[in-house]
Amino acid sequence: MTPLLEVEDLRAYYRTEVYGISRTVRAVDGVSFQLERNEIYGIAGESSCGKTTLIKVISGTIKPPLRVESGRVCYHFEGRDVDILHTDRDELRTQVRWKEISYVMQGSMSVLNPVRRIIRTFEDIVGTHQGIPDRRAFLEHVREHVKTLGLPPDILNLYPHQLSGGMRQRVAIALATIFHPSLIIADEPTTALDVVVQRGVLQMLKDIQAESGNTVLLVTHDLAVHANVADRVAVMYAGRIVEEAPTEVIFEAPRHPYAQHLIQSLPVIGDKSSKGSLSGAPPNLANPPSGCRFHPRCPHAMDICRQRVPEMLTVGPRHRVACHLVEEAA
Ligand SMILES: Nc1ncnc2c1ncn2[C@@H]1O[C@H](COP(=O)(O)OP(=O)(O)OP(=O)(O)O)[C@@H](O)[C@H]1O
Repeated sequence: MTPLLEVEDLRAYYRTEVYGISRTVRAVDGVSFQLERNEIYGIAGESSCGKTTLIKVISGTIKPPLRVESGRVCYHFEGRDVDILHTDRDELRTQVRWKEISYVMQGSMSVLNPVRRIIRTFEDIVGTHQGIPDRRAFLEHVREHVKTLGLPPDILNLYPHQLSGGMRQRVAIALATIFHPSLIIADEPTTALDVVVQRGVLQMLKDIQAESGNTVLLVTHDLAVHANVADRVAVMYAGRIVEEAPTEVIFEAPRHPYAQHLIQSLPVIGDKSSKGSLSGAPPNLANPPSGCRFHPRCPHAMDICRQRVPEMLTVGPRHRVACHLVEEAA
């Protein structure tokens, strides 16, 4: 089956010039992956590893100083293919965003207008992308939609500040799914919420995905969220994917030393042993280390790790790793 999205060897850099000094931040540097239909794909990795930059590029929201240097980003929607890096901005705005690709972001206030009732935000979005020829039918449709998602339709008459953080995030999800898009990109959707509310919001995302069979790209540094929600997980480090596998595989048998470290650091109830921390800090992407970018912090680093970028190897069903140790073992 054709994947929903193919990303090939994508390189996207921030190029800045301040007082005559040029700086290039290689935020996404050689990333390849595919999103399948009907899956929740998680992207994990610590702050500044390039997760948000990757989302900006694959959703076509590329603004200076961010530039795509090379690579390919191609969607295969129902009935049409869209090469996102070579599609006109207007077409992306009117034909692709919201209808085919929609977002749920941290905090939700970026999408909800604080001085307008919730229903007005629905009107603004649907009006811009599809038009509202029949207002009564539109109101009925929105009421039905929020009801299906388990929200009381009365919230449509409230202002965002009258809702709790969790409720606002559910409303943001309702907005993001009003056109039944092929892909929902959720960027840290539950980071600001407490655990109980978080569970409700994640369950809502899961239910929508199971019901509509679309694809969810879930970006969060929180591995517990991936463990609960994602079907597959990719771990990013310093602008590259270092490992990708079905969720149970990556949690039970990670192969990349960085992924192993992340997973071993997770707290386990009853385990009082101290968790080791990594030496050093994540690299500066304006001047990244040679070879494998993880080598300065890797407890198993070899000479070759300093010299050559490891290739992404397939080591099992839907399991890929970029590590010289794994290459050697193979
Ligand atoms: N507008 C910008 N100009 C220059 N560099 C930038 C810009 N935005 C981000 N960067 C740099 O790009 C790198 C990747 O940032 P990005 O925001 O994609 O990481 P992230 O994994 O999403 O982190 P976080 O979870 O903290 O948002 C970082 O080194 C960051 O400093």
